[in-house]
Amino acid sequence: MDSGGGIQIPSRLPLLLTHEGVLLPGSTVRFSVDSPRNMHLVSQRLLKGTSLKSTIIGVIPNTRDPENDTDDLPTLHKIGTAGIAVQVVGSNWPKPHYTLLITGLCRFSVSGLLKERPFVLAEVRMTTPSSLEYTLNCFSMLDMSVPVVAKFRRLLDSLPREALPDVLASMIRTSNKEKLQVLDAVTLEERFKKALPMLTRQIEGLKLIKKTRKIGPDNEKRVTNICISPFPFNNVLFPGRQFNLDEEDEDEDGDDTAALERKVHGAKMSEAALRVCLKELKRLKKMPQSMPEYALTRNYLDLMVELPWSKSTKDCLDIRAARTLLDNDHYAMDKLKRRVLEYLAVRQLKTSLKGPILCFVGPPGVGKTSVGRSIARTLGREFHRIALGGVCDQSDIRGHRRTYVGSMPGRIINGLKTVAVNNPVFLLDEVDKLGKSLQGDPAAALLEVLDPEQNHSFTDHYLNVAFDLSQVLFIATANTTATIPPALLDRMEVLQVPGYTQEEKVEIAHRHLIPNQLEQHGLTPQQLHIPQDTTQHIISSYTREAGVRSLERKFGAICRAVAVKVAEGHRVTKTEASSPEDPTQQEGKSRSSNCGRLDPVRLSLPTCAVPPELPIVIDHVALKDILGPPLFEMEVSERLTLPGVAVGLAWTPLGGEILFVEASRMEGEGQLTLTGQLGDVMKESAHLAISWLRANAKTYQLTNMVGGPDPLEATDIHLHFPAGAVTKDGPSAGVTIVTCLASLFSGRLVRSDVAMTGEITLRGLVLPVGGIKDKVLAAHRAGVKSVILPKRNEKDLEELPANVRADLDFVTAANLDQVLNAAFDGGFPGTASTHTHPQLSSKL
Ligand SMILES: Nc1ncnc2c1ncn2[C@@H]1O[C@H](COP(=O)(O)OP(=O)(O)OP(=O)(O)O)[C@@H](O)[C@H]1O
Repeated sequence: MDSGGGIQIPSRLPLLLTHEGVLLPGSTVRFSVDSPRNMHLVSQRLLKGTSLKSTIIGVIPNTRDPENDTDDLPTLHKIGTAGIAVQVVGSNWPKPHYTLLITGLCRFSVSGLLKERPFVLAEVRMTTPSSLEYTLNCFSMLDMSVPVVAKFRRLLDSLPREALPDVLASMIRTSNKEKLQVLDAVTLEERFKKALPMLTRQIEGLKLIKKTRKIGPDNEKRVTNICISPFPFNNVLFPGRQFNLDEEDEDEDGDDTAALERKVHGAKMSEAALRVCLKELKRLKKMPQSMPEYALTRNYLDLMVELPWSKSTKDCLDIRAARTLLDNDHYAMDKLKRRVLEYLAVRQLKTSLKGPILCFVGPPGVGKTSVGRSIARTLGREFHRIALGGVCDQSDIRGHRRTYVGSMPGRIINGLKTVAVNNPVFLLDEVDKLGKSLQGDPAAALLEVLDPEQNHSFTDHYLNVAFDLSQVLFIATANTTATIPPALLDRMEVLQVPGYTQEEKVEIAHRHLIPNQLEQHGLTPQQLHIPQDTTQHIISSYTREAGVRSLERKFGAICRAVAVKVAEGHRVTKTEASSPEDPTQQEGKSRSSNCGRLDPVRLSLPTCAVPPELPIVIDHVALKDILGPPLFEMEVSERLTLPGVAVGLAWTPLGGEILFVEASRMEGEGQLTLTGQLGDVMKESAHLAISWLRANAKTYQLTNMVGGPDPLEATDIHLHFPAGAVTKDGPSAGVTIVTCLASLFSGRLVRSDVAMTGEITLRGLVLPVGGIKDKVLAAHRAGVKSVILPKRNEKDLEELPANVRADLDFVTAANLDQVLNAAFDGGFPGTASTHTHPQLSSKL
């Protein structure tokens, strides 16, 4: 078949059904092929054929629903363009597909379908172009007063006339719909009628741009070049949707690089970043959209324009207001709040503060994160939390290089993108849980972030240009400093946040936790009342924690149970209103006073027959019904009923704990067995304790199995530290092990209300240990009455809340004599001073 212009196409053509672009004669378009029919066409026709004829295919535009073309063939567009596949590229990523480069030859109309599978084969007829005289008439329509148009006209003069409308339509920026109209215009006159308004619109748009926007000489040159250049036609940048300069969304096949370029210039980024962006933009313009790298570059540029290079919030710091806000948000924590206020005050006086990074260290649930949030509120800044727990890849902090597949920026840059300002408060949560792996050390990457000397030029691998982090206020939280790398710790000011006492917890519960939970569950204080003694019971019998998180959860459980009752009550009230004569309800009314309390029977009923009397008061019985039987009991006195048991105090990242030490002896050859997952230091403490007792056995009248003075003769000893699955280490159990063994060898019971901590030496001295506050709070929680501590830890007692100090007796011991004397009722025989109550006992 001859087109009249010398082009011949076969009368039967395999059809490529496209949904993403319109091929016009004279233009070259890249199509991505992934639907089954099109894939078959490529593999069975284009890749197998050997003649030129086999590379000619028909391209039918705008096929609906490309994904579903395994179903019935959709109604095809009647007019298509025959084209030569000049390039076929196959790829398996992200899914198997081909990319075809097709140059349009001429129009055809489909006269009949020959087969539908595996690909569509159709009988086609070329459409004949009409007389050329209109073409010349149309040319006169061009506005030659515009120099660009004049140049353009000269260029068009060199093209075959009948090719002009198609060439025009494919080079200027139009929607698929408009291109389809040009394709459908079979007569040349009609085609010109369709294409010319588009050209005029484009020219007007360019003129408008020139008027409304200052454009640099480079830009202008580019715009002019595009206007006068007839090839290549597709995927070439054409500046924006010129008739609506503010419009951000592009049409589906639109080339929106112009809008992107505007955003790049408007992002107020650093000079280096702008240079990189412009370079990338230039590459982007040359890339076909179907190339995978196009999306990568596009994403990169989108991120660059979204980053808050120079967008910040204004600090509105008023120290008095900050104090009120901190006090309102958090009960107790006086030391922490004082330090935070100092920090804020200095910030107020000196705005460009390269201040220390605050690191709140304490057990879970003591309010570290929520203080960080309050600081952001007092400053009027955005808040963003970065959870670092388990992060073991440094690219999590610094991002991946863009050469990696699936590369992303790090959490710092992502956070900045999220908050969209460059001076937020970043809370680096759980810095002590950073890991290390083959992918590098994230803690090392954090060094640069947290160092005020370096962080003004933080370079994320993905961005590859420096971003200024000096305005960001970093706050870190951790459960312990032991696992924070020293270099990182050195850059931070550690503020200890200890656990709460029972009284503090009760206050926190009634001021914050209960009102919060009521609100979250849609309840009011008029509907639910939790008395103070119930709260105390929950704290002592249902939770054993330094913070208040688990306590808050218990209140949540109570609220849920009550919400069911209240909701049922509503339902009943409504029914009651609709049938006031119902006798069962009359009966219910007389019982309604019982329904106010949640007793076990009533809670287990599927519905409450009458609305409960409000407020519903939670007493111990209702508590047991909702939360089950108590989880913890005061076990100290029960476990100290035999010789060879003593209570120690341990510190863990989760707060203080009481720790039992048990010893037993049996006939043997003097072996010591230690169990309970002990670390080396703790094992050494046990050996030290045994050695000291052997050396002083005579003084203290200790005996072995056979009654001799060496405790190990004919005797094996087993020392066990219960909660055997939990690893324990550290020297502070020394005094407890000595006391436990002294009890075993003397056959006397250790006082059941005493707990102790302290490191020992071979000479019987007691050395100071850490975590005194948390340990004493744990002893207080467990109902202990007296605590034995090293003399040199006496100063730490000042940090304790007054009520704890009043409730407990403290014995400060410098040597083991004093420890044993205080641990046994009536003192210990052989010690320097045997008293009923030790002289060092003090009530601070
Ligand atoms: N002193 C307090 N006053 C009022 N509410 C508090 C106080 N301490 C903790 N809370 C509340 O306890 C809950 C847990 O606090 P938060 O999440 O801040 O604990 P955290 O110390 O950050 O714990 P983690 O170490 O597990 O992250 C929050 O709802 C918080 O409001």
